[in-house]
Amino acid sequence: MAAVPTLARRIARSGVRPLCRWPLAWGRAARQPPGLPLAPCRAFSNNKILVELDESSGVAMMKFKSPPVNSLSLDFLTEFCISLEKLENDRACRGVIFASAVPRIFSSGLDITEMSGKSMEHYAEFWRAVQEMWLRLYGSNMVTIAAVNGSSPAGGCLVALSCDYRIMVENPKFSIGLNEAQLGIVAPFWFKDTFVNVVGHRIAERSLQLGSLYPAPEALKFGLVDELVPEEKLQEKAMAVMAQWLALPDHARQLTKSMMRKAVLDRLVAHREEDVQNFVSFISKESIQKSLRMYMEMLKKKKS
Ligand SMILES: CCCCCCCCC/C=C/C(=O)SCCNC(=O)CCNC(=O)[C@H](O)C(C)(C)COP(=O)(O)OP(=O)(O)OC[C@H]1O[C@@H](n2cnc3c(N)ncnc32)[C@H](O)[C@@H]1OP(=O)(O)O
Repeated sequence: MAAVPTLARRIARSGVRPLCRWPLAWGRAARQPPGLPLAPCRAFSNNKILVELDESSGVAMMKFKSPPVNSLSLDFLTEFCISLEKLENDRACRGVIFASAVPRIFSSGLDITEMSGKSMEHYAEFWRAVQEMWLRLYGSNMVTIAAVNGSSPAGGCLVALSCDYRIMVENPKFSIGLNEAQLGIVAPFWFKDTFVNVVGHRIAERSLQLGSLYPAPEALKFGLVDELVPEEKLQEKAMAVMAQWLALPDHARQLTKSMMRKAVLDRLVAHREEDVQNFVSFISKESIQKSLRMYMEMLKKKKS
């Protein structure tokens, strides 16, 4: 197989704009005593992701801005990993809230066009980036909260499941779940493990086999999300939950998180290359390619 660019090389090439000082855009006014100078807020953005770090609280907001549906393309995944790594290495940052800047969609999951009609090398590179995103997010030392302000199927649901806490907008039109089976594909073992760790084996087994997508109120009932709030309260609620989690000493929380997640993370790390090869041989099968093409056509027809 031809050499593929490593994530490090992609990061070097990506041209993330340098850190710059920005006026604060969210959440501070209520906490800042009048008359005091604002503590610095640092922001950085690349094409598909916007990050603002409020140094006074140690909380960053990461917003997905890849219209029309925030699909997790190779570029998106690369930018996501770069942004998360920057925050992870920044001592001023202790927690991250993930939300979408695209109305009604949190993320539509893996970009299907990256898995269809491409070379084996491309599939391998794409899958390594998906693995990387999950390893970094699920294994993050920071407190991670998903503020799910729209629909979140498949890989979008994985992003939310990989966080420490999920708050979703109470709109029943927004749905969430691992619907891979509906596309004729299979969620890999580490998607499944992450799902089981949130909702338990029985619900995960049934939901994965049926490829179920759940409207927000149903998702709440079995703990796929932790809370529902009206859209206008989402940010405030996410900040309040974050403050609660950050009230604990970092080291105790981090060691506990690592204890709970280590076995699942280690399993992928130990079988990473095998998982890439499984993905490549599965996704390049003509029958699977046909299912994906049909699914994309179905999405287009739904519009007309
Ligand atoms: C052994 C181990 C083996 C391992 C085996 C392999 C494991 C793989 C695991 C896979 C994980 C995944 O995440 S697979 C991805 C699953 N994702 C989904 O099923 C979501 C599909 N999308 C939707 O349901 C909807 O688009 C939704 C997100 C709700 C938004 O609906 P809307 O009406 O607002 O918008 P639409 O008109 O549908 O979409 C707008 C445009 O975006 C496109 N689009 C939508 N979702 C897209 C997507 N995920 N990737 C690319 N493009 C997408 C549509 O085709 C449209 O394109 P134009 O017509 O050109 O404008």
